[in-house]
Amino acid sequence: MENTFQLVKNIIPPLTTKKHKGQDGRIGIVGGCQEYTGAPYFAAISALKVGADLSHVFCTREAAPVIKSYSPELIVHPVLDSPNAVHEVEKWLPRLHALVVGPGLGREDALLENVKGILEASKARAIPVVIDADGLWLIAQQPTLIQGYQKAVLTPNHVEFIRLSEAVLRDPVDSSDRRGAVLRLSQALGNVTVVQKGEQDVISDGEQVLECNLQGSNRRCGGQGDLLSGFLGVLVQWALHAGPEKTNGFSPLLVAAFGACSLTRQCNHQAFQKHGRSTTTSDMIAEIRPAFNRLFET
Ligand SMILES: NC(=O)C1=CN([C@@H]2O[C@H](COP(=O)(O)OP(=O)(O)OC[C@H]3O[C@@H](n4cnc5c(N)ncnc54)[C@H](O)[C@@H]3O)[C@@H](O)[C@H]2O)[C@@H](O)CC1
Ligand SMILES: Nc1ncnc2c1ncn2[C@@H]1O[C@H](COP(=O)(O)OP(=O)(O)OP(=O)(O)O)[C@@H](O)[C@H]1O
Ligand SMILES: [Mg+2]
Repeated sequence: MENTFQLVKNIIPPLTTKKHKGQDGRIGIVGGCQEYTGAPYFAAISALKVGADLSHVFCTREAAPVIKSYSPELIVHPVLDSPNAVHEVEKWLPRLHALVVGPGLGREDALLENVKGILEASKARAIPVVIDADGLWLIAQQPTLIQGYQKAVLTPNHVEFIRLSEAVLRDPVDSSDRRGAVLRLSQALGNVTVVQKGEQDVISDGEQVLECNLQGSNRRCGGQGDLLSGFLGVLVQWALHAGPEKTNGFSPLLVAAFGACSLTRQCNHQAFQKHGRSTTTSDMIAEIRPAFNRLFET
């Protein structure tokens, strides 16, 4: 794992006096509906706290004032349930480096139809996409949406991985061979990068398999995966910008995924040391800076 940490360090952009706002990351989160406002907030704030300059949330009209009220730092667009949602998001795409699709999206057909259009518009512009949570529900219904798109990273949890694998491979998952199962899913999707979260995080681009088993904790409060997806949106852009010479032949997306998993687990570890069983995702957000320093800036 040590060598992989060095590769993550290699992709982190230096803070210099020569940059203008936006150069270290402009990230969009697609999600947030009546039921779920926490998930897109967690993803968007973690993108900012890891080092992105601007974080946008594209959510439903009802969810927007709630998400805005959590933080003045987020730019919130109440467009996802509007009749011209795809156009409303598409006009922002030229200004975004990466999209995170799915945290708190919900599973309403009309919203999923809009997200389908947003994914197609993102692919047409070669914008990297991280797909999580209900975004993975959509992919399980229509895997062709992402098939062969090599700038996509999927971040399924235990339940989402089984659903996705069974939909794509039409076979029960062999849970005794997690590495093989992740490799096979990635290959079947045309080398889309897959991050299976769990006791160890298993990451594959269909060629190589990486494992992240950095110590976290046994506390499994909701929202930890949302932090991971927000981190990943930023790291994907940093890794692609740094280029393959900085990642020593590894796929940039694999290195980005390893970095995001490590940081999530380290935040969880540090928060648990302080808060034990009471640890919540907000406690993990407070640990982003010290965890990042500890892993990547020593
Ligand atoms: N504060 C928030 O707003 C949060 C919202 N979240 C959002 O909630 C939405 C749903 O995601 P979830 O990961 O909660 O998915 P689900 O609502 O499908 O599952 C929630 C949990 O219920 C259990 N479960 C699921 N299916 C089950 C079954 N058939 N039998 C028994 N138990 C079952 C599992 O423990 C699973 O982790 C997503 O949009 C997600 O982003 C989560 O990210 C957590 C935090
Ligand atoms: N058993 C475990 N031991 C250690 N870490 C774990 C374990 N399960 C999950 N994690 C870590 O927790 C983080 C989130 O994974 P999890 O499976 O909880 O995502 P999720 O269900 O999508 O979360 P969310 O509630 O945000 O939707 C990942 O970094 C993962 O490595
Ligand atoms: Mg999740």
